[in-house]
Amino acid sequence: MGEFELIHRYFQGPALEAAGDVGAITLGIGDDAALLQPDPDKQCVVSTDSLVLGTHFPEHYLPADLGYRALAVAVSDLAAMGARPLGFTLALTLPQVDEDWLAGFAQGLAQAAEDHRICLVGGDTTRGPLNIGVTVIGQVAARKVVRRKGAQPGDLVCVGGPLGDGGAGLAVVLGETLPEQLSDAAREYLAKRFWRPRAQCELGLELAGIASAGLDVSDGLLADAGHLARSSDVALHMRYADLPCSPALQAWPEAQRREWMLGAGDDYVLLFTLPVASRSCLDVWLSQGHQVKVIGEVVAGQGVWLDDGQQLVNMDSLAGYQHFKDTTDD
Ligand SMILES: Nc1ncnc2c1ncn2[C@@H]1O[C@H](COP(=O)(O)OP(=O)(O)OP(=O)(O)O)[C@@H](O)[C@H]1O
Ligand SMILES: Cc1ncc(C[n+]2csc(CCOP(=O)(O)O)c2C)c(N)n1
Ligand SMILES: [Mg+2]
Repeated sequence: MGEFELIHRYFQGPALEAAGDVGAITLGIGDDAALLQPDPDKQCVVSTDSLVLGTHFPEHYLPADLGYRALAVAVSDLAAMGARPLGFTLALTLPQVDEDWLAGFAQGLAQAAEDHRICLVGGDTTRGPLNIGVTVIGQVAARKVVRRKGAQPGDLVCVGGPLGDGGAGLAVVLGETLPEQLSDAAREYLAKRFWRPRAQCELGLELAGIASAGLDVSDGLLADAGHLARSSDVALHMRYADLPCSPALQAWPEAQRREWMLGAGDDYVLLFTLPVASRSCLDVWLSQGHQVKVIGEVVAGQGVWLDDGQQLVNMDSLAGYQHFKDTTDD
């Protein structure tokens, strides 16, 4: 099968091309580039993510899960900006044509496209070591965009869901030794949190125009809090006892839970700051089913600080996930 037949067979069709609001897609797959038309009062939001075997996902996987994860983690950056997803492109590099792999991958990708209401508008298919690149395009009103910059002293620091599931999920999908008391249901929940994370788009739309700053937790709570603190030129004080964790995570010892909640990443929940005047929004969002929780406050100063119940500790040296961290410059 050649490149064009492959594209036609697996990536063209309503499951991927009409998975979201097609109104904004003026021209999709088939020309030299796609055309997207945002609403008159909106700006385009663009973000790219790559997935590499061994770096972002383990060797043993189902192609459908990989397709789902590739799109969901990319869409998470649109959610973080308070944007509504419109379209995405897929840059796919494959070592060979494996029809079962492609059918599974396209099916998982289409499921993620449907769940996040986003249409495939184009891409690129090449031969080489497996690599998946997804570029997502969304729209947001300029005055409502949620940026890393904007947090003010006095604002509340909040998260949109449980922390640490990304780290525990990775342990599950890597086949590591698991605690005996971890139930089958909890193991399945964590594997699903890893392979099929749901980007918090609905919450992101609620935060638009209300949150003073925000981002998604991909590198780890402390690392991402550090990005927000630096961009906003403020300090974040967070209380360890207030960090939300899922019932599944409770099966691990406290030290392991703490490590994953603070630093593992792969959680894809939103971390945001909220002016105190908007505190009542939290009740509305909770009533809508969003698992929002206040975990600290923004204060004047710099850095990320954690109140462990006894003292306030500076956590800036805990870097979180960073590519090339262990390499030297030469
Ligand atoms: N090769 C690159 N060229 C230009 N800009 C880049 C490049 N790599 C990253 N960036 C930009 O650097 C900023 C930070 O990127 P980073 O990947 O850390 O953020 P992120 O996308 O939120 O994280 P994640 O990839 O974990 O979702 C973004 O604005 C991103 O577009
Ligand atoms: C096999 C395997 N080992 C480790 C990890 C953890 N991990 C890899 S990249 C990353 C940060 C986000 O990536 P990026 O910044 O590139 O978007 C994290 C938390 C994983 N997912 N799979
Ligand atoms: Mg991000």
